[in-house]
Amino acid sequence: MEELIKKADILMEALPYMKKFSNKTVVIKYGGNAMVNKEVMASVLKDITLLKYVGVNPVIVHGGGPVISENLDKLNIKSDFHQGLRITCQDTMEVVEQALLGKVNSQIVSLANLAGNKAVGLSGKDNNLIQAKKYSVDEEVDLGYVGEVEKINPEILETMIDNGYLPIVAPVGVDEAGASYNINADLVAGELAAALDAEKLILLTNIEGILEDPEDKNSLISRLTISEAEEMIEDKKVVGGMIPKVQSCINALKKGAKRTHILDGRMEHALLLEIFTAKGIGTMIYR
Ligand SMILES: Nc1ncnc2c1ncn2[C@@H]1O[C@H](COP(=O)(O)OP(=O)(O)O)[C@@H](O)[C@H]1O
Ligand SMILES: CC(=O)N[C@@H](CCC(=O)OP(=O)(O)O)C(=O)O
Repeated sequence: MEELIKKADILMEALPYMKKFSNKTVVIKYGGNAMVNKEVMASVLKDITLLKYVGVNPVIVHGGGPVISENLDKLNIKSDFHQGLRITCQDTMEVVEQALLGKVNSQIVSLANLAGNKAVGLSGKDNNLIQAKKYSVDEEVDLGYVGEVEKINPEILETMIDNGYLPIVAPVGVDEAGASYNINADLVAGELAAALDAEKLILLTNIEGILEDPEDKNSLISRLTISEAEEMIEDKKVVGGMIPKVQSCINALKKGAKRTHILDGRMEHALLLEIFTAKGIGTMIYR
């Protein structure tokens, strides 16, 4: 009996958070490096299903960098990165769309539906959800079809949320002429969180959060203000794939999202522990 009461107590601990997040939008970015295998992915999608059933409105944005790289390798197409962004020629862009939409998006949609959702997969092209333009670093670096978000047209997502669907978004944008752009999924998630006035932006990756020293697993930083996070990029303490994540969090916060988190998506129930416990896990960047 005592065991059972303990279980009920655990459920009760979640009540304040269920109240707080009921009917609020939470944008969850699921990174390719956190999609370790089908079992881990299924478990993440079950957690997201629980969120949906207690009244939260999750919106998933997925990455898929490793699948893109694998498919490019098979076709002997070389790809290089500049500050965490994949330099994307026309051939690469075709592979990016096939990998993200044909494989990763459909796999997530299937797992989400198996877990009991009304999941619908879409890219930034659907109803011009993600209007993109060419990403310009400076005059010397040309990243090809790497895009940045010019404008989010959130109506399609709002309609889906209002009707109980779970949107699963692939980070491909479209410009006025109909050309496709490869946009880093972290940056898309930040822009969507801003456009949807999200209560939280959660980035699921393959590391516990932001580390003071990336070599030292015990150096997790639990909380960072915007300016502290900016300093970490300037000081080159945050490098590579972590740069777009931190930039995405800062951007979302500046444009109105309430809180942003970077968590290890490979850890069992990471999402539930973050949302439904007082201490949370990972790194929170806040205003
Ligand atoms: N200060 C830091 N703290 C933690 N990770 C960092 C830091 N700086 C760079 N990284 C790197 O960023 C990686 C996460 O980015 P990435 O591999 O692109 O993930 P994803 O596929 O989830 O988008 C980590 O695995 C780590 O190697
Ligand atoms: C421009 C750019 O770099 N786009 C990314 C899009 C996928 C992505 O962001 O995937 P992860 O979140 O798994 O890294 C890429 O081509 O890999």
